[in-house]
Amino acid sequence: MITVSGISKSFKVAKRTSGVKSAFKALFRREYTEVAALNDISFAIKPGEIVGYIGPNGAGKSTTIKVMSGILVPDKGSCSIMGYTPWLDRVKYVQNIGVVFGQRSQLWWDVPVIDSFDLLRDIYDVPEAEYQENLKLLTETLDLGDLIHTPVRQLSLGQRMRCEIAASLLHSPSILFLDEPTIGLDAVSKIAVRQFISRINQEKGVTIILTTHDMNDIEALASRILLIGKGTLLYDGDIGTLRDKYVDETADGSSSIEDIIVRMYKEYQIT
Ligand SMILES: Nc1ncnc2c1ncn2[C@@H]1O[C@H](COP(=O)(O)OP(=O)(O)OP(=O)(O)O)[C@@H](O)[C@H]1O
Repeated sequence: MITVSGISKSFKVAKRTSGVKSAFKALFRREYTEVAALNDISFAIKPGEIVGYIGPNGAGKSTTIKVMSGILVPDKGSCSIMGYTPWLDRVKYVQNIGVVFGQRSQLWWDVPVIDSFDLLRDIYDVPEAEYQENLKLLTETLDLGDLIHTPVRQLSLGQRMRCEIAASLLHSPSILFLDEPTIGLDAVSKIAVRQFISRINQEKGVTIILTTHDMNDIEALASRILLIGKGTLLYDGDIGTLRDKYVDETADGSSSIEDIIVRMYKEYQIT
């Protein structure tokens, strides 16, 4: 369903130096450095999988999600998702995916949530019956109630995140990219979001790629982990194998997933 082969991506960043003289010089001649965000990344994901995409800050997780969702064009490599190249066949491709960036909103800030939902229905050209059915189901399962009639700016973070997730699923996508969907949520909201993710995966067979720094998300949802560090894919496998490899014998074999990940980051020297 998803094949990513040898993807690399660098960003050109303007060098910033301090001092008036340097700032003046930069007006005429800018100097740039290259940041290698992704270096030869390859993996494949089967339909119905939930894959946890983890790694420390700046590792390249969001950049990968942006490439896979067609927002960024890589410098090298190929990506085939449901037969589409995301950045080439964008209009048709986005009908098949939902994307949630925990740090950004796809909802219109000043109007009631339902207005953004209606706009998304029009953008994705969702048939009215399908839209109403999805809206009802999402409102019930994400407990949206009156929230959909409230302007987004009046919602708490947890309430907004539930609305964001609903917004990403109104057009019945087969693949859902979730970039830190539980960031900043309280324990109750986190559990609600996790339960919902698990439910749409089991009941609707939605394939899910989840980036998170919360290892409890990973433990609750993902049977497979992709670990990225400094733009390079370092591990692709299940949590059980990681546990066996990184379990701390001195801690009576009961290391938490957080301890295991910290040990793994240390071994790969990516912290
Ligand atoms: N638009 C951009 N311009 C310049 N550099 C960028 C840009 N986007 C990302 N980068 C750089 O690419 C690298 C990977 O960033 P990315 O956002 O993919 O990391 P991440 O794993 O999602 O990190 P985090 O967990 O902190 O969100 C970082 O060094 C970052 O500074």
